[in-house]
Amino acid sequence: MNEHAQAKGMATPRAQSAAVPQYMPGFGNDFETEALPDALPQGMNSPQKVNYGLYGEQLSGTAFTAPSHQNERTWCYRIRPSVRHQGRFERIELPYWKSAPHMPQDVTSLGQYRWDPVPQGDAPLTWLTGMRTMTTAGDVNTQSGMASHIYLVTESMVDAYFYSADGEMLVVPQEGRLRFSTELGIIDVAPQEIALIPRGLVYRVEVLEGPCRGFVCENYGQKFELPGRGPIGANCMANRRDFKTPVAAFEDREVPSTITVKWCGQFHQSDIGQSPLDVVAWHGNYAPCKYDLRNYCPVGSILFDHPDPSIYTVLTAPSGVEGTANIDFVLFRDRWNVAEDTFRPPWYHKNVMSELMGNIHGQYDAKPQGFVPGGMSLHNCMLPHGPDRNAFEGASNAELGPQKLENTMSFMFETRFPQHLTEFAAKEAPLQDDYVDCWDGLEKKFDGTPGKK
Ligand SMILES: O=C(O)Cc1cc(O)ccc1O
Ligand SMILES: [Fe+2]
Repeated sequence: MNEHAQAKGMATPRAQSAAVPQYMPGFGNDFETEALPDALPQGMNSPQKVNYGLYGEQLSGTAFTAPSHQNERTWCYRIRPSVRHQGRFERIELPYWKSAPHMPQDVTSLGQYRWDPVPQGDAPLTWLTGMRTMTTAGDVNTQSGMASHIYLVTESMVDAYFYSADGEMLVVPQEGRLRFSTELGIIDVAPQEIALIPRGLVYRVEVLEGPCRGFVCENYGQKFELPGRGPIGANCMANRRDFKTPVAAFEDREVPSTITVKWCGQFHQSDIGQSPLDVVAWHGNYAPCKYDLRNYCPVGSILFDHPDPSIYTVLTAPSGVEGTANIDFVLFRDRWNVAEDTFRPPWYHKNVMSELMGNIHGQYDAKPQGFVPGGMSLHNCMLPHGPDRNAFEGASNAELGPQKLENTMSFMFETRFPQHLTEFAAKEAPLQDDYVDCWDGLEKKFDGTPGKK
């Protein structure tokens, strides 16, 4: 066994004790990193022979001809080429991991839904067996849309590896700590952080501190990118430097192992004789990263009114229609509320986009009760929603001084496509049957006479 990690420029290779992964700052940079000195070819991608007897291989995350500001690819220098990290595939079933289009006949998705946290059961579950799809949207075959999942993970993947051809995975931990050992390096994540694992990248997921629960947005479409800030300018919201990409780390380990591939919603597995995480050096801009959501700098209303929640967009995955995302990842974190003479919580509304929310920690202002950490809600395309009765009464009558919203972190996966519940979401997960009752009691106040009531 031989595991190494080294940032370029370090004097000596350091053993990857894996205690503290190292990262490089930036989002979508052209990174370069090598775990052994001079492993990375300079000035060219495909020398006749690569140092250390490594194989050169390109991982393309966009079409070869994508415009240069979107073009993403990474050159890997590895012990074996990827074609040696798979053999004959056999179909396997992971029945709880669904892909769009998936519309079970006896499940309706027209409604407002909210779930308590999916409990950790007694069964040992890995990243693969513990993935529970809640909703699907769009179509994996046309590389548009998404799926939302809850993961419940108690066990590390041992000599087992995975990659998805279907999409990028945005991982939002809510409980426990996970390690993603990937072809391009190692990422550790904890609650209030996120990880982005690109389509096609091979990895293994280990439990650092369990049990683990969290949310995943599987993005079938174009990759997540930072939103344009428009008149906000060059700073605030999510800043590029706060994203962290791991330095190269490789394993030279020959043990019977498996590799599982998700491809057009199906799962196939193959036996292999070694770890596929054997990239000794790489350069490029198609790479995994992590981000600490506490670095997100919210910009908001400083005089009156409640702006659209798009001001809190951390990442956006374009759909091809300008301004209409395949997915927006939106963060509601602690912040100051200062708007004058304003109903401060989210307004009542219907939205062409469908809104899947999850609570990472604390209390959400529009739903002081019932939307708890680990819980989720879905307000589908054109389904009305807004503050519950208590939130409405409280906010309509509150003394409006500057107020700090504290102890709060929720997020939204907002997609242009309607989201369809899985059977798991409709029948097994702890769906709150009485959710719609939260708006009961929002009585008519109108009596035909002017004046604020
Ligand atoms: O529905 C929600 O709670 C999410 C949301 C928040 C907000 O501030 C404005 C609109 C919106 O959909
Ligand atoms: Fe909403």
